[in-house]
Amino acid sequence: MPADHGHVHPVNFDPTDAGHDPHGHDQAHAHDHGRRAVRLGIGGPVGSGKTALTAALCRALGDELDLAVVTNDIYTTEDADFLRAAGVLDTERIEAVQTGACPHTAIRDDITANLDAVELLEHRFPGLELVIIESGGDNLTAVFSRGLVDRQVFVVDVAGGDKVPRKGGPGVTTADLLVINKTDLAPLVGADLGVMTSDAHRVRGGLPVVSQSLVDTPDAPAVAEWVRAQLRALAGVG
Ligand SMILES: Nc1nc2c(ncn2[C@@H]2O[C@H](COP(=O)(O)OP(=O)(O)OP(=O)(O)O)[C@@H](O)[C@H]2O)c(=O)[nH]1
Repeated sequence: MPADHGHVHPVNFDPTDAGHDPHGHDQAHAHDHGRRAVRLGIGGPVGSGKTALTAALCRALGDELDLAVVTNDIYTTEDADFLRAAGVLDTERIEAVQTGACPHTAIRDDITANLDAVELLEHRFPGLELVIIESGGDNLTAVFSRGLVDRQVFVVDVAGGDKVPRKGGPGVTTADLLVINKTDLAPLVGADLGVMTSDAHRVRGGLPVVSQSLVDTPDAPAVAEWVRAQLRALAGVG
């Protein structure tokens, strides 16, 4: 990963402030070279299925899109290693960021390492169309900076209990897509999927919700279709 990408990072900048862009990664800059890849964040609590969903999207979209992945883990490259071992993408299309602290620090507070990883992938694959940035597992308050991603998915899982959507938090309420994962486990943990779904719709004010099981549908077809629609929308098509 390049240590220096040609400019100085001011101290104490606020990456969530869209008007303040110390990285020069705003839309205008990003399109200086004509186009850049769409950046899709996948966040959510520990173990909810973020890596499994990332793998599923690679399988579903890898043949139709020029695709790469950035993973975030605190002290390891575990998620990147898993994706490489699963063979869902060529290994050079997967980059790992080690956050060294709670994952939200690297996806929301100081996004430099993630931007560097995305830039590296864009440089390596000039035709890149989509970069999936998977956060490490965090809590319900962890969301991506809008300076890092164009769209974000928040993954919660049924095993966390059917009260999770009702508890809200910015991931559940504001993510562009909420995924309620592991629906196959509902009978085993006594979770009421109807309650989860209706609570989710209630707190999200019309934003979309997908319920899925990656055991039953390993290629996450509903999420893949949503991603295709986002790419069309961001490209101004359809
Ligand atoms: N039964 C069931 N298990 C699932 C499903 N999706 C993922 N899992 C399993 O749940 C476990 C955790 O999945 P991961 O994809 O590693 O979760 P994660 O959110 O990336 O985890 P962290 O990165 O540690 O936060 C793994 O054993 C997956 O195989 C699902 O839909 N149903």
